[in-house]
Amino acid sequence: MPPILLAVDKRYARGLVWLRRDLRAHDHAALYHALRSCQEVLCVFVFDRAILDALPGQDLQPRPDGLRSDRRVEFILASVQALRERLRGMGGELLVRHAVAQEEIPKLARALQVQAVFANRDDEPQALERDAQVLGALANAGISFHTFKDHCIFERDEVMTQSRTPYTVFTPYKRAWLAKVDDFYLKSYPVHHHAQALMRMPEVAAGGGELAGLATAHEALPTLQALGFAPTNLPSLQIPAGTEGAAAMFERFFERIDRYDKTRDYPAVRGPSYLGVHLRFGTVSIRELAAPAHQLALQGNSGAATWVSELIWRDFYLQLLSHHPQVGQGKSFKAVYDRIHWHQGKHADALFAAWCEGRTGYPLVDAAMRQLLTTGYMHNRLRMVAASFLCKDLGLDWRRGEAWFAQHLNDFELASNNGGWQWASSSGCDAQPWFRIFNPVTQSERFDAEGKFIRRYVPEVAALPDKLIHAPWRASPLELEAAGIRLGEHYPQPLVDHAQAREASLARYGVVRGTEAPEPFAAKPKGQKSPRRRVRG
Ligand SMILES: Cc1cc2nc3c(=O)[nH]c(=O)nc-3n(C[C@H](O)[C@H](O)[C@H](O)COP(=O)(O)OP(=O)(O)OC[C@H]3O[C@@H](n4cnc5c(N)ncnc54)[C@H](O)[C@@H]3O)c2cc1C
Repeated sequence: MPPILLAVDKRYARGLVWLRRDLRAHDHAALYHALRSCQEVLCVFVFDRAILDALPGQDLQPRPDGLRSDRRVEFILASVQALRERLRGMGGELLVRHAVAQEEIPKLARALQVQAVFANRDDEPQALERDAQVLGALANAGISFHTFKDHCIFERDEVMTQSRTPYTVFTPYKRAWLAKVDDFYLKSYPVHHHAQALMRMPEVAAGGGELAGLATAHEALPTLQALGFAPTNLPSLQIPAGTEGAAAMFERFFERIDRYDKTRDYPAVRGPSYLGVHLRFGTVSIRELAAPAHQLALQGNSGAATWVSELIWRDFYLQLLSHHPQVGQGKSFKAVYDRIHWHQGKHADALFAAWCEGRTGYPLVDAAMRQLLTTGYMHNRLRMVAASFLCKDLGLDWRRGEAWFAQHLNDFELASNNGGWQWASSSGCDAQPWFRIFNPVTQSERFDAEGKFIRRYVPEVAALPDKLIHAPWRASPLELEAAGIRLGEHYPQPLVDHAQAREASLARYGVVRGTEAPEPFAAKPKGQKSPRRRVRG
């Protein structure tokens, strides 16, 4: 439970709210608590050089102007702009800085003469390290640092097994989550009731020395170019930024939520919410999504129940990362999987490049990878298929794929991305069994039967009939000619033969497990329970 600060106890004259991945002015834990405990509250957002300068950009080739493209930076900038307007409308101010956050926040806190800094918690290992340094620097200056749970329903130790250990299996975690959740955890923080404590830029900022520059620095937002980034195609994608964008998207999704369980696996259908990027940057509050969905689920709406389940997966992976931070630093959850010998060298690099660019010769995989490159989004079903293809068909280290997704996904979230990759590569907790290998053709026939999604992203094969579009190499020369395709010229030959790749993968994983590959495929390996046939997403 977050610490509750008494309304009457305005124990600080002035406080600073440091916004990070929570770009909204409503239902915001840190802002709410700051407003209740300070007579005056200022807000700040830092475009953190420690993060931005390390971003590789999303361009396949370096740009001649030296800038990088990254849809997320553009999304954040637009959301920060909207947030600043919103806070000003409420009588407040949002200072915006471009600096190294762990240096800037203590400096700013001193310059603004605040007694406390408030922020929402971020349990990613690098964020924890940064916050520990900020805490130390603030403490040296006699300034308090308060952090709050905000971006999940349950964090850290809040949902534990009866023996007070963290859950590592989803289903019992979900059961415990659902048993614990109630109105208290789902209700919004009523920021607006206390908004009178928001303040504009104080006089003090006009001073010299450490205060110099602050008076003007709050006037203009940095441009995308000043941050080192070039404009992307974000405005042409249907991902409106800011809290208004999030609210509009949620409203549209809520109209179709009762079909979510039936539509969410089909990439050509508008099934999912596409809200991941808003959850990532906090332009929507998890409570404002979970509360109405949970309410519907309690009334027996199976679409809403399935969607709530997905939000629980998010909490599951967040708590997992907080208990096992090594998974976010390149380690398999099950250590034995770190002994797998993945392909390496030039050929492996060429396979990886083909996967990244959507040139594997498997149309569904290629459509998925091109969707990621052109929009920054990839459908959940396709994330599973593409990830499985990388490690189990191409025999490449899942960490390479994890890094590629981290670079390109608008909704990149360390906990969920790592969880998803470790699930697909079988190295994670409660993962896909090592001997279960997605067949990319069967997946395609099942989830994009008419090839609608494939045709959207792989126009080279669009003229093939539905039954052949999933595996163009099965078409006869005449059928290929009729579709205007020469394999190897207009569209690649498949990089690998799935049946052979599957055998190789079983052997690769079998070595790790000290056991022979199970034969036949579905048979139970010696001493192991029958695999559960669980399709998740
Ligand atoms: C290899 C792989 C990598 C992934 N990387 C990420 C990532 O970086 N960031 C991310 O948010 N999700 C990730 N996911 C989970 C999931 O694919 C996305 O959350 C989902 O596709 C986002 O689309 P949406 O917002 O339309 O989701 P919806 O289907 O509308 O779901 C709503 C929200 O629930 C959460 N959610 C849904 N499925 C999952 C899941 N399996 N695990 C955790 N949370 C989930 C997300 O916050 C999502 O926005 C990954 C999955 C895999 C298999």
